[in-house]
Amino acid sequence: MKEAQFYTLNFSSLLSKEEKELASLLSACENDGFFYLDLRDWESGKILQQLDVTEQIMKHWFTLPLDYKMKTETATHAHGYKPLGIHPGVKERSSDGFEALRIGRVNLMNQTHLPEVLSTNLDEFQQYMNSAHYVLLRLMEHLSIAGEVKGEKRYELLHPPEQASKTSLLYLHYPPDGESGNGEHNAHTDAGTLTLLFVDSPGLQIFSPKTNEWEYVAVKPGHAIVNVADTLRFVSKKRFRSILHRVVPPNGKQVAHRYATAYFLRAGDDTVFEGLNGEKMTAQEWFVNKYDSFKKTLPEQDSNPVATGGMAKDLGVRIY
Ligand SMILES: O=C(O)CCC(=O)C(=O)O
Ligand SMILES: [Fe+2]
Repeated sequence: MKEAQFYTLNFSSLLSKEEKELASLLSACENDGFFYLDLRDWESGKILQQLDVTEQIMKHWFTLPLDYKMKTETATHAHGYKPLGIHPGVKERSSDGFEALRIGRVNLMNQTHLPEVLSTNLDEFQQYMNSAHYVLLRLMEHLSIAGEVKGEKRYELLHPPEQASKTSLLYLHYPPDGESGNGEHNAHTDAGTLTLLFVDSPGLQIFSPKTNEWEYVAVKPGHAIVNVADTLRFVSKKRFRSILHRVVPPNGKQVAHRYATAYFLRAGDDTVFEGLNGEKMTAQEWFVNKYDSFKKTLPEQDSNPVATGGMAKDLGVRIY
């Protein structure tokens, strides 16, 4: 299977508004909906160190007994524990191959409904969340500049700090085959505006609009994978592309533990935009519809465009 080819943007160059970098950011969001972000020389890679600290804590947390993890309070679809195998996977009769801890931004910042692992490591998780949030907000700001979007329409204003949102940090663990894992994550688009994703090993695939094939995303140390999500696509009147992606282990077998960490920037709950067919909806409504759709069977997800943000239909691809 082919390896996907993308822009690699440098966050420090973007911060100094280098024209070439801004132009690449715009092209990446318009044509691919996906790019690598090199973070190694921004503040000497501090965000990468913060990420590493929280990932080490989470790797241990995932080893705790299932009945302990199941006691984690679920406040919303953006905050709580998701056990392995409760949703469909990639093939018709398989189920998903990951467990995950979701951490809502409002919950971590206001310290509400926090599991012990967060309340005892509050500074570590808040520091990482703040860095991830800063990176994505600056990208939104630069996208407004590069796309000449001005005034109240500027993309960064979709996330007013005083308004609640479903912005969320997610730690994922894909156990190996022998531990009832299968490494799978269904084909989907993300619900919010932008996602900052770090993966430690291969498995992530995107559906390429250029080759019309699933392609593996290579793992690049020190680089995040950034992808455009549905809300930004809708708000931009489909100028930007939200990318269809899934996880399938290379050679069909999940040989080792796989970990991924995603930060989903999502618009304020009351943000109104025109959805798939031009109908008015709020960011919160789209988010709830989206998570409800992940529970459905794959044929249902395939025929109902919510799970894939309408992209599967646009691309003419069947998702199972
Ligand atoms: O595990 C991965 O590489 C991707 C996870 C993902 O796409 C998601 O959680 O939305
Ligand atoms: Fe995703």
